[in-house]
Amino acid sequence: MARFTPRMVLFDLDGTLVDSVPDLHVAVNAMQAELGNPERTDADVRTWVGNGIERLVERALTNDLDGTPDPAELDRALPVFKRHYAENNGQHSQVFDGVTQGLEFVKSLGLPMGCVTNKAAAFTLPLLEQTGLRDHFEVVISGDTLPLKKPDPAPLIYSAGWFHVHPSEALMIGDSISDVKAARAAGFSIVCMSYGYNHGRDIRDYDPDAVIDSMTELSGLIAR
Ligand SMILES: O=C(O)COP(=O)(O)O
Ligand SMILES: [Mg+2]
Repeated sequence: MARFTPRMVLFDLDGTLVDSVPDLHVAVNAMQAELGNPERTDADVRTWVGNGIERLVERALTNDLDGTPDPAELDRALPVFKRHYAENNGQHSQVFDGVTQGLEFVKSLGLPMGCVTNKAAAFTLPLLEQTGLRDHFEVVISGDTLPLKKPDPAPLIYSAGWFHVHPSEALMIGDSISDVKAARAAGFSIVCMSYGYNHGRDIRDYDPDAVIDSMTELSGLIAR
C-alpha cells in the first residue's frame, strides 16, 4: 500500500528537480575571477547551495559553509555573481533522471503541484522554462517571493493555502535540511532525494519520512 495519500505535492528545485551546480559553479568562478579571488571547486559549491543566492555568495567569498564576509565585499560581489549567473543559468544544468516520470505520475493522479525554492525569482522562472518543467507547476514560490524562505514554513503554508489544502494533507519533496525543517514546521509530510545537496551531510541523518534514489519511485509511494 502506498505510504502517502496527499492532496497536493510541492517540489524543491536545486538538488531535487535540477542539478544546477554546474551553472552555479561557473558563475561562482566567473565572479571570483572578476574580483581577483581564487577559484572554488565544484564539490565545495555543491555543499553551499540551498539557502539562496546571497548565502551562496557569502560562502564562496569566504570558502566556508558558515562564513560571513565583510559587508562591503558582499555588496560588491552580489551584482557580479548575479550577472554571471543570469548568463549561465540553465546552460549546464540537467534535470535529474526520473524527474519527468515522477512529475507525470503525480499529474496522472490529478494532484496539484507547486515548486518551492530558495533560488531568487529572477533565476527560478528562466531555469524552469529552460528545463521544460515550468508547466507542471500551478504555483512557484521563490526565495524572495515572501519575506521568509525555507527552513521557515511560510512558503509551504502559503502554497497549501493557495491550493485550499490542509498542511496535514500536503507532501513536500526536497533534498536538504531546509526542506525537512520547513515541512516539519508547516505540518507537511516530507520525502527526500538521496542524490541532492545537503551541505555534505546524508539527508537520512535528518529523518525525513522517506528517502528515495529516483522520482520513478514515487509511483510506489503516493496514491490518491
Ligand atoms: O539555494 C538556492 O538558491 C536554491 O535552493 P533550493 O532550490 O534547493 O531551495
Ligand atoms: Mg534543494
